[in-house]
Amino acid sequence: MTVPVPKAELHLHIEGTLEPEAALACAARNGVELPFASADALRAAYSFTDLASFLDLYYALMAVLRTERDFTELADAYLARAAAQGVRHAEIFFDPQAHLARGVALATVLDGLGAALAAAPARHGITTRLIMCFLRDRPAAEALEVFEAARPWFGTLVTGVGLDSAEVGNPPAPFAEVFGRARDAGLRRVAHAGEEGPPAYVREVLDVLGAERVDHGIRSLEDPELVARLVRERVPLTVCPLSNVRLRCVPDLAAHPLPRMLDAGLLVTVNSDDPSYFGGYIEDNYAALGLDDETSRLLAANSFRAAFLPEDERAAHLRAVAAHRFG
Ligand SMILES: Nc1ncnc2[nH]cnc12
Ligand SMILES: [Zn+2]
Repeated sequence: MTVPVPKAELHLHIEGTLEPEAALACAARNGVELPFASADALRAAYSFTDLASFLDLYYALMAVLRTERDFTELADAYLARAAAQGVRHAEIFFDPQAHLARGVALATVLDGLGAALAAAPARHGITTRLIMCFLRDRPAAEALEVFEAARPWFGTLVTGVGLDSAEVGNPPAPFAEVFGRARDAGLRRVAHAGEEGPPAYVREVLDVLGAERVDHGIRSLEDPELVARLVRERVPLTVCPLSNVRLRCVPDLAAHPLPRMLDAGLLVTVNSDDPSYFGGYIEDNYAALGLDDETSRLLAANSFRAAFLPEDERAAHLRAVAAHRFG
């Protein structure tokens, strides 16, 4: 059996790791009715035409997550799968507004996730960060409210903010205030842009939100000046190939822009986004691209270069990547 290269996962929505079997078990335990009789029936619904069609199911299925235990088990199951695929460090997104809107308290979500993350180094050999994402299709005032409510967890559990959900027609600029407060609070900043939306949104997350990484960013290639800037400024892009195909942002894997992004000199990483919905975890994304070993090594090294890690830990991970033997 080949040993997967050590790597960091930097673009992973914890709610997108909810496997059909786990969703049904959680629903039964919590007395939540789902319109799916079996895991296979649920899996059959995982056929998407675009980001919006995925988000509809993604938000609907969250209804099963109600207790601290649900969030702990969700995160622990992800960490176990990630460890088996070589992940040594994971920067995990969550969507607080999607839970608050269903009447699940922030403390339930954060204490639940926090328990799994605290146990992760000893249990799975994975260090973690937790990044709180704002929903760009909800009012910016709501993002400010949830930001303030989460302050007790800043620095200890929540160490970054992000921006996600339906991109087209929802430009980043209205979230300047909350990203400014995040910077002032010492939090790291990332944002989805250029997944379905135009290159202008990628510029906007850099210039207006002060984003330190761009999630997806694949449409940047349409704008050579933007590409030159991303290369010059070494802005990491967290690319998710299986997601891009499943959401029809690209027609198929053969047409995926990742090789062109690498050729352009971009600091690209490979990630799984919502692995339960898109047909694979991180190593499955590496494998789907049919990469040669040295390209896999480069992408793994990039994942640690782009991670929010202290320099000594980064250097240790990079040494492990350099020493890795592909079987
Ligand atoms: N791929 C994606 N794009 C935007 N928002 C998301 N939320 C979960 N997955 C997402
Ligand atoms: Zn995403």
